[in-house]
Amino acid sequence: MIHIRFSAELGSKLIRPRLCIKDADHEVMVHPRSVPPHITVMSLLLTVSVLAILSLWMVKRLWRIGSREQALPPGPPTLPLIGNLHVFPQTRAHLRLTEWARTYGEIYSLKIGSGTAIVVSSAKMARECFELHGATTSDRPAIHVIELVYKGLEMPWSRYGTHWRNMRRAAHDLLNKEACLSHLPIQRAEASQLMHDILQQPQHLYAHIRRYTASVAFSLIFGIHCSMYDNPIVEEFYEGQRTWEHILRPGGHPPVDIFPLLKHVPERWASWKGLCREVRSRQHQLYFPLLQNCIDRIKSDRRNHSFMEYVLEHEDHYEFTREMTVYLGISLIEAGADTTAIFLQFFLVFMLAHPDVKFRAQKDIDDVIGDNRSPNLEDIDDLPYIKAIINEVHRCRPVAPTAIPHAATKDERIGGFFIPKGSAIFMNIWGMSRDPELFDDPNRFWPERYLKSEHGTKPGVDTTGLRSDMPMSFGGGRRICPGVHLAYNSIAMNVMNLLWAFNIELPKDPVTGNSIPPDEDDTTDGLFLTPKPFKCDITPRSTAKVDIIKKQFNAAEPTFELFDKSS
Ligand code: HEM
Repeated sequence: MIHIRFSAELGSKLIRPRLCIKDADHEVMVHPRSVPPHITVMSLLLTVSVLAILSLWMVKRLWRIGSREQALPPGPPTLPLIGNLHVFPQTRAHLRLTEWARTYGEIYSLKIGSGTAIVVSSAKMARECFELHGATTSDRPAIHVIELVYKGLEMPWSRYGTHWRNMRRAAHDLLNKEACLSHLPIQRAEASQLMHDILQQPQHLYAHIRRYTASVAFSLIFGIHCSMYDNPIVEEFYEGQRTWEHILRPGGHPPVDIFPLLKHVPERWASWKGLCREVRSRQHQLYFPLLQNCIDRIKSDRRNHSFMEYVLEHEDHYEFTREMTVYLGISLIEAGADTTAIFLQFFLVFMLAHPDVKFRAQKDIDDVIGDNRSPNLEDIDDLPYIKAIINEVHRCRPVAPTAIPHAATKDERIGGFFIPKGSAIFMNIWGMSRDPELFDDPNRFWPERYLKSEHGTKPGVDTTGLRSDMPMSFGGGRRICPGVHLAYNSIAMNVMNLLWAFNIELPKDPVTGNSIPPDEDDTTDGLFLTPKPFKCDITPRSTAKVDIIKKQFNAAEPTFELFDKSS
């Protein structure tokens, strides 16, 4: 190959151009004097022009990074290079994303460096985006810290592909509507323990709820009953979750996905790397021994029919390695335990803040159930107001206000706009639940909105859901929460129990004697919106009910005995 190079020699008065002609073996310098003057000037001009054009092209290209491509949905003004990064909310992102939805519409875009994020904020657009175009909008964005912790194995964050499909198939086998009927004995036994725990130690209400949801999940999945709220498994699980949420929250780690060079910063200057390693090793220390218990039970023919035992015996069917099996367990526990607890805690906060709603619900429950028995799951169908309360708590405090981000696997057209391959797509559940087109006075906690006979709802709104049979707080499309039936049964059972069994009252200030109202907005920040521990004066409604709770708890003992005990 022959290379031609122009260079310049600084003389005392002139810049003299030089021309070098070079092949693999030789370089020949054409002396300036041997080149006619008009050629040397032309060459210089050519060089300068080429360099100028190149520089302009580069600057223009760089300048365009961060700017919104023409056919994208609209969005806030961008800055060169960073796009909307400078205005992307670091805390309570769902609030700002919802404000922008009121300005830019039900589908809008944000530029994060050269990447694109799409925000969908109406149920109608969510149906189009996640259901109609589900084949191309069901991926998850590649997020470096998640990759460090899960290595692509955890189901809620796994990319759309064979691994996810196999995980989803297995989760469906555990969590479909019919399968959930066989989980009811465990849920009932645990719910009776929850009432009993509250009777014994009402001051630990918040922790008892966490124990309940963790124990249902650990019993079903790993066959282990968590009998105390402060047992090591429950404590380790929630502690691990908090550390993980701390890393995941905006600002919890540097923007390594936008500036990939940051991935190479040594760990001594990047504490987030150490934290990711810590989360991963804590997960292994917690879950691998639990899986080993399942293996031991199978070997010694002491199965307690936990889901992990079943999966261990069907690993070939699901195409799982041992590591994938344990990560299915981790996925279901992490996605299932905390979320249900958060819902029940929010339910109590709303009952404290809205005594009129609570009294009306308790009157209904007294009419349907009375004092001689505790509620059954089937009673929920005779209690429309309590169903309405459940829908309203889901609407007002969706546990994951922006769901888990989806991602596009192909260029798409959605809502008339261009959605490029690789875009992250946020389902703004918070914004959808406050859509003024669908909900009158959207910020008001008002369960009556779901009782059509009393207040009527706006046309077409007979439920809050993207699908007609579930609230939108469970997400949508192919990644819709597979735990919805299990969660629904836990929620219905415990909401009825708590209203039936207990007076749920505001605590009193010991000095002034005044009631202390809860702050409905006092929550943690991040992927999940969790109420911070709150005070509640919770006492049994009658001695007849106390007797029933005690009897029921004793009757649950044989169910607990099926499981290994962790206390
Ligand atoms: C109140 C309770 C719950 C709420 C509000 C909730 C909400 C959600 C949401 C919003 C998503 C993301 C959906 C999407 O990407 O579109 C999700 C995913 C998921 N949930 Fe739930 N969830 C709850 C309970 C449960 C339970 C009890 C389990 C299982 C034991 C569970 C297992 C999962 C799993 C495995 C995923 C990932 C699905 C996938 O990526 O394909 N969830 N959940």
